[in-house]
Amino acid sequence: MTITADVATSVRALREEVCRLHGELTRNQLVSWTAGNVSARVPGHDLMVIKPSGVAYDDLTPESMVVCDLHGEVVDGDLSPSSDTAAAAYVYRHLPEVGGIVHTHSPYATAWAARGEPVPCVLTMMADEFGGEIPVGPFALIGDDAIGRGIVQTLQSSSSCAVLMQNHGPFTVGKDARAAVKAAVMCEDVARTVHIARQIGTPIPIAEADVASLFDRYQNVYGQ
Ligand SMILES: O=C(CO)[C@@H](O)[C@@H](O)COP(=O)(O)O
Repeated sequence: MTITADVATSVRALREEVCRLHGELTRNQLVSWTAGNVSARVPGHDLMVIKPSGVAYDDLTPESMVVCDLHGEVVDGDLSPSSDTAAAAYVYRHLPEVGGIVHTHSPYATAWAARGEPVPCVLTMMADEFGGEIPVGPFALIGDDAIGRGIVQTLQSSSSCAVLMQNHGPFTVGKDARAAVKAAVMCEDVARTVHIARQIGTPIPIAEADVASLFDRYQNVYGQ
């Protein structure tokens, strides 16, 4: 497959957006060294734009982003794509509503993943963004679609846009890459707050009906 003229404009814009969004991972201190990655689906095409593997964040450029098909094959780009390319491709193939995926090793969310414990829904901001607890997905090795299968299997039975892959870290999804980055930022924020609360006492769960009401307001009314 090659990049045709009709998709070239979208790809160029997504290369710039995905590159810029990687800066949000470092600015929000969600990653160390070269860990983490952002990808975006190319709307209307079985393509995605993803970070090149192991490239320092300071060295990322729009041109260094890699375009792959939704089976992880490189379509355009000079560098090897992310270790999570097969995982992302699996998610994009099976969750058509997902337009962006982010993976980080943010410390508090990753600490919950290390314990294999979901972050309980004890904050209104969790109900707003995740519609309940942040679930844990199964342990999976890196490089093939095992992580992707774990993400899809977990999110298909949850309202959450974040999943803590056991012993690994958070993966977040969104309608576009920016929404997935927002989810990653909020995932780390609530993981930290709930951790702190648990050091002092027992956080109080929010009733399911109230979680649903908060989620509906935030997803459909909040903002401009
Ligand atoms: O945790 C993993 C893979 O899931 C790391 O290798 C990942 O954060 C970064 O890998 P890439 O640089 O995207 O290949």
